[in-house]
Amino acid sequence: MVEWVMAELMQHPEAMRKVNEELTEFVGLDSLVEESHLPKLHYLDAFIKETFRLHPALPFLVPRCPSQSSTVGGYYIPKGCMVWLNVWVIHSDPKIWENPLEFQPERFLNESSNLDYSGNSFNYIPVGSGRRICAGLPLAEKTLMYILASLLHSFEWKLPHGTKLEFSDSFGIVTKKLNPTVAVPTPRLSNFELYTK
Ligand code: HEM
Repeated sequence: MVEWVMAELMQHPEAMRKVNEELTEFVGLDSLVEESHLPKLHYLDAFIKETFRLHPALPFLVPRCPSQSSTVGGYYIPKGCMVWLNVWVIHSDPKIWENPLEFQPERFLNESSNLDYSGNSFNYIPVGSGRRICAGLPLAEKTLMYILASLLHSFEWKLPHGTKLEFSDSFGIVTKKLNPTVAVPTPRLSNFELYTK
């Protein structure tokens, strides 16, 4: 996920500028990111959520196998069959999302959207929902924010001269980038000693 978020940020320089601004405001350039800063980084949080919308880590979640036959939404689902949920299709459904294929972190800043990782809204389920929701969610959410905030706060990231980003993914249970993202860091903190802590 870190790689997808970094790639999308470099693809959207205005969003990168907003993330940097937020980090400068709430962390400052003469200290390092700490856990207490994370709840203040609303734009970065929205950007990560939008990345999860368009690049869900497990686009079919973990398959379900019902212990009883039932009918859901008019479809008969026999006991013992394997059910795959296509999260990518839900996350890019034009009946749910306005301009679904456009990358717009702002949709997660809108207070009325109220979308989080809890799985309570079936419109947005990047880490699943219900009893089998990702068991590592609290750890994953904080770690992801912390790693990204630290990388983006300490360095400015640019593509190597003359290269272009591309967003193909490889087939598998987990969506990985087909070609790795290569980025060049430049220090952005005021005091070089911070990099040795
Ligand atoms: C960014 C990081 C992560 C993402 C995107 C992610 C995503 C997911 C997803 C989509 C599922 C399937 C949920 C479902 O089918 O409803 C899942 C299940 C699971 N995840 Fe994660 N996960 C992450 C990190 C972690 C971490 C750090 C741990 C453990 C420390 C963890 C432990 C698990 C376990 C045990 C399950 C199976 C839960 C069950 O079937 O009851 N995950 N995860």
